[in-house]
Amino acid sequence: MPPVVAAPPPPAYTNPVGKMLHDVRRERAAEVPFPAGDTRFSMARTMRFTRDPLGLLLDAYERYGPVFTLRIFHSNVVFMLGPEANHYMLVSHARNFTWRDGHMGDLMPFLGDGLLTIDGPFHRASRMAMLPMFHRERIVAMQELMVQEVDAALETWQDGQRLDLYAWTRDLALRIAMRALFGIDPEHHRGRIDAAHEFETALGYWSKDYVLQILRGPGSPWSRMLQARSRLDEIVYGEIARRRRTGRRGEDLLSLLLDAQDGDGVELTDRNIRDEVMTLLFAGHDTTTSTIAFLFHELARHPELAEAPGFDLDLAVEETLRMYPPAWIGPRRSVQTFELHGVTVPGGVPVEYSSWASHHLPDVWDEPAAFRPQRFAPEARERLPKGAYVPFGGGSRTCIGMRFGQAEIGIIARRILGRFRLDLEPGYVLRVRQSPTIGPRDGLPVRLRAAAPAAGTGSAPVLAA
Ligand code: HEM
Repeated sequence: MPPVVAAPPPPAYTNPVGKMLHDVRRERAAEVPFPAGDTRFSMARTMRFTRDPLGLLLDAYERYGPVFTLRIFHSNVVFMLGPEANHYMLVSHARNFTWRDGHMGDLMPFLGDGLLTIDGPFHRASRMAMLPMFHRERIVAMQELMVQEVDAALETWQDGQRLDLYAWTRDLALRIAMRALFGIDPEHHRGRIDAAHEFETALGYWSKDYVLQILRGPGSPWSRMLQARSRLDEIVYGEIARRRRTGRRGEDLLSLLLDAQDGDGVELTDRNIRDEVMTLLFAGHDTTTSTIAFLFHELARHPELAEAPGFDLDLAVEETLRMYPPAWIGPRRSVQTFELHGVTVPGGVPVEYSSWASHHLPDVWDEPAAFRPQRFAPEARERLPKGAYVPFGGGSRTCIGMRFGQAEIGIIARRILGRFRLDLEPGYVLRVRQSPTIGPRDGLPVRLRAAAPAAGTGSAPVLAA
């Protein structure tokens, strides 16, 4: 039985005003100066960080190099870009950075104390308890269910039809996550609670401007987030109670968590389990949904690619994750003062890496704005510097759902390309929203075109048994 540390960490600040004051106090306490950058308060810069973070980070990289400071709203944030910085934060010096204390902790009001917002022994024990669910053979076994769900969702598709691919995939990915990971059938709740819609509402809070996020009271984004959270809690706590009552278990993560005990027989509380379930449902559907939308956006802009006999969907997915890595920023707080690239960074301050910006550095990537799947052909891939490509993070906290996500994306894309091509609605211009993950701000309106299967899309399973 995997060890479980029963006591989660103490709560951190979630009230925005308290948190701001706390941030300011910590910033003043920094023992060494912040790295060079734009450190004066600027609402224009803060707004740009919400609307065009990629442009903002790339401009700063050009002016200051790979380690620099930007004041975002009230707080100085150190950004570290490029292969060495990614390797430093994710692998070689990962212990010098905490997640809960950085901006990842902002998600706590919704996610609670799940894998994304915890550190140290509690994180290690929780991750260990969940890892068996993500072993290769479990993912292989889940592929059948994924194919069933995708085929059922594709049944209504017809030549000439218009649809929002983003909304369609979001529904599908949430169904797959709920069934495959938790054995919850969303149909059971449909009519009363639309889980995909509730997630969209709850997560919408983090894509609002900073000033709107501070508002409280009826009708505010905060109160809408809380309402959506309580409807989702109804589903998750309901299922936990049902499983405890009936003793029913299955091959799913919920069963694994319900039965987990430490050496003294201590079990996880309902609250612990709810937080992990919510974290995985969030991380497990939002990221794959955006990847599918961005992939088909690029394929629609480059229609010749999917028609070429040597078309390789896996390379196209890798290139999509380079250009649009959904979890685009890795927010942390430094523990001790450190030095990288000859620049000193104080301990106790927000430090972030960004895969999105690192994947667009002109000195690392040839024509970074061009969609070129061949960059990931084996011989070209070998030439990439260590730490250059990090869509799933790295080190001991690499995305736990990586194989699950890759299998799901592969199956959805193959099933679609086996029968259709998707054309963008005329006049559609992609605008990217950035929080909490990147995705198409206005969805992805497409028109379906019946077509012969694209190369390499014949067989559904992505991982061989
Ligand atoms: C295209 C699909 C996905 C991408 C690009 C992606 C990306 C990432 C990245 C970059 C991180 C690390 C964040 C950081 O370093 O700050 C991460 C962590 C995580 N991801 Fe994913 N993810 C994907 C799919 C999934 C799926 C399907 C699940 C669950 C079923 C999942 C669950 C998680 C969890 C729980 C963590 C935190 C792991 C830990 O700290 O131990 N992800 N993901």
